Amino acid sequence: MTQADVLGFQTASPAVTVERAVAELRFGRPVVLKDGASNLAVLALDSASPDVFNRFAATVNDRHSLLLTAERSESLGLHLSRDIAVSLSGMDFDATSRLAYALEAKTPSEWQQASPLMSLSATLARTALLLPAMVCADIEEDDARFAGCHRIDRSDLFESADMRQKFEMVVKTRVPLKDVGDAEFAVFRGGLAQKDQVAIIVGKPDVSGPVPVRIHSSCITGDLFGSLKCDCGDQLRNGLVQLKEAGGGVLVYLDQEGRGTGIGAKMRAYGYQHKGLDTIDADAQLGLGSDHRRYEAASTILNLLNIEGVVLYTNNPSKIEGLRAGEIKVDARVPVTGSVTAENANYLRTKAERAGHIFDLKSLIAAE
Ligand SMILES: Nc1nc2c(ncn2[C@@H]2O[C@H](COP(=O)(O)OP(=O)(O)OP(=O)(O)O)[C@@H](O)[C@H]2O)c(=O)[nH]1
Ligand SMILES: [Zn+2]
Repeated sequence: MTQADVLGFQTASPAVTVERAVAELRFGRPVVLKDGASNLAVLALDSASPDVFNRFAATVNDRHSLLLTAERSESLGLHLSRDIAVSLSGMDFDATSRLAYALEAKTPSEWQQASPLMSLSATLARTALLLPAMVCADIEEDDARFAGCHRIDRSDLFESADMRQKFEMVVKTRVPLKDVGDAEFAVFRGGLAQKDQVAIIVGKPDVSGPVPVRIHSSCITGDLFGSLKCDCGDQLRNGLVQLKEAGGGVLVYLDQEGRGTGIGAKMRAYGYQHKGLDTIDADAQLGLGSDHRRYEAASTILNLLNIEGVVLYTNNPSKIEGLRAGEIKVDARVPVTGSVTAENANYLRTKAERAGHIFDLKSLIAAE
C-alpha cells in the first residue's frame, strides 16, 4: 500500500495543487502563492473581471502591483531583460489592461525588479493558458480576507513537473481517413493542465526501426478552418499523406494551440499582426516568449506506442531537440511544407529568419 492509500484523501499532491490553482485563475479568482514566510496574492488580469480587480485592489488597500514579463517590458521600451513590477496604486482596470497589453501604452516611469515569486506567478498563468500579466500583492499568512483562496507553495510548481510526462492510453480505435485510408486514433490522458492528446497511427508502421513521425501542434484556425495566415493546415494534411507514402507512421497531435499560448492569446496576437507586427513581436507585446511549446508529452506518447526511434517530419529544429531531450532517437528529418500565400508569406519569412525553421522561402515561392 502506498502512503496515499494509508492517508485516504487527506492530502493533495503538488500536481493536484497546481491543477486547482490553474482552475481558480482561469475562473478569475486570486490564488495565494507561498514561499517560506512570503505570501503573494495573485490574480490573472486576462481572466479577472473589473469587479474582481476592484475588489482585489480594495482588499490590499491599493498596495498591489502588476507583473510585466521581460518580453512586455522590452516592448514598452525598457531594455532590461528581466521581469518588472509596476505599482497599480490608483490605476483602474482599463489603465492596467493598457499597461499590460496595449500597443500604444506609455513606458512606465517607475518600476521595480519583480520578486522571484511574482515571476513564478507568470509561469502559473502560462500553464493556465492565460496571459502572464499578474496583479500581485504581498499579504500576511493569516490574512482572513484571502481565507477562501486556494494556496499553492512554490515547491508545488517544481514538484509537479514530472506530471508533464505522465500519460496513459485511454483508447485506440480505427478511424478511416479521406486522404490517408486506414488509420487508428489513440487517445492519451495526463500531463499538467492538459486536454486529452491524440496520436494518429497511419497504416501499420514497423516499430522495430525508426518510425516516420510528425509532431503537430494544434492550430484551430489553420487545421480546421483553412486559415490562410499560416501553413499549419497544409502541413497537417501533407504530413499525413507523407506518412502514408512512407509506408505508415504516426502523427502526434499536441494540445498546444498558438505555440503553447492558447487560442485567446493567439487571436490577440493576430490583432497586432494586422497592425504590422510580426508573429514574434506580436506575442512579445502580450508578454509572451517566441515559443512556449514543450515536448515531454510527445516523447511519452511515442514511448507508450513502443516507438524508440523516429524519422521526424518537420522544419522545426526545436522539435528535434525536444524529442531528443525525451530520449527519443531522431534518425533523420524530412521537410513538410505547405503553400505560400500573400497572407502567410510574412509569417513564413519570420519563421525562417527569426525562429530558425529550416526552409528556403524563395524556393518555396518558386515551386508554387
Ligand atoms: N502565437 C502564435 N501561434 C501561431 C501563429 N500562427 C500559428 N501559430 C501556432 O504555431 C504552431 C505551429 O505548429 P506546427 O505546424 O506543429 O509547428 P511548426 O513550428 O510550424 O513546425 P513544423 O510544422 O514541424 O515545421 C501551432 O501551435 C499554431 O497554433 C501566430 O501567429 N501566433
Ligand atoms: Zn496555424
